[in-house]
Amino acid sequence: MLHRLEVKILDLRLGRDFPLPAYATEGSAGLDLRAMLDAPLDLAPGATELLPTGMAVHIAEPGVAGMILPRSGLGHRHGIVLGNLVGLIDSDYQGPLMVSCWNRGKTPFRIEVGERIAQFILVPVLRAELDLVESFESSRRGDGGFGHTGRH
Ligand SMILES: O=c1ccn([C@H]2C[C@H](O)[C@@H](COP(=O)(O)OP(=O)(O)OP(=O)(O)O)O2)c(=O)[nH]1
Ligand SMILES: [Mg+2]
Repeated sequence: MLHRLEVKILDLRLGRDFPLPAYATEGSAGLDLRAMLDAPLDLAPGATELLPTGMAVHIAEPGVAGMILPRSGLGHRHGIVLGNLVGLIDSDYQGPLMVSCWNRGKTPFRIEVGERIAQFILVPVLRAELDLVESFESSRRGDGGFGHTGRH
């Protein structure tokens, strides 16, 4: 399903020297985000840097959120994931879209200018209206959690 998304280009190289975020295939869920750096960045093992994507988005619809997720190849092969594990983009956020990039690996990793570093997805959101109650109608699970049902 397509959803209109307002995008503001903040870095003029985006769309000129580097392709705009686009879906790689017709079935892709994520738009790849580029690291719009001034120069290549060597990310030391354990280091985290906040990288600009060169753009801002305004989702506008409270029933929709954006999420920034790692790219699986970078995460699995190179240990390049997100400093916040997952980025949540509020529908009313209008600032620059940033990627917190964490090298959780054991070797330095060079991020090239314009490299596709993470991906952005849109997800539906249900916002809660808190309904304060004294007790819950009991369920089969009750308050059992954190491994309560066993491992196998
Ligand atoms: O990876 C991310 C995560 C967040 N954001 C932006 C969009 C989001 O709407 C805003 C706030 O994020 P969040 O609510 O996760 O952070 P917070 O620490 O709670 O900040 P705030 O007090 O501004 O809500 O920062 C990004 O650009 N990239
Ligand atoms: Mg917040």
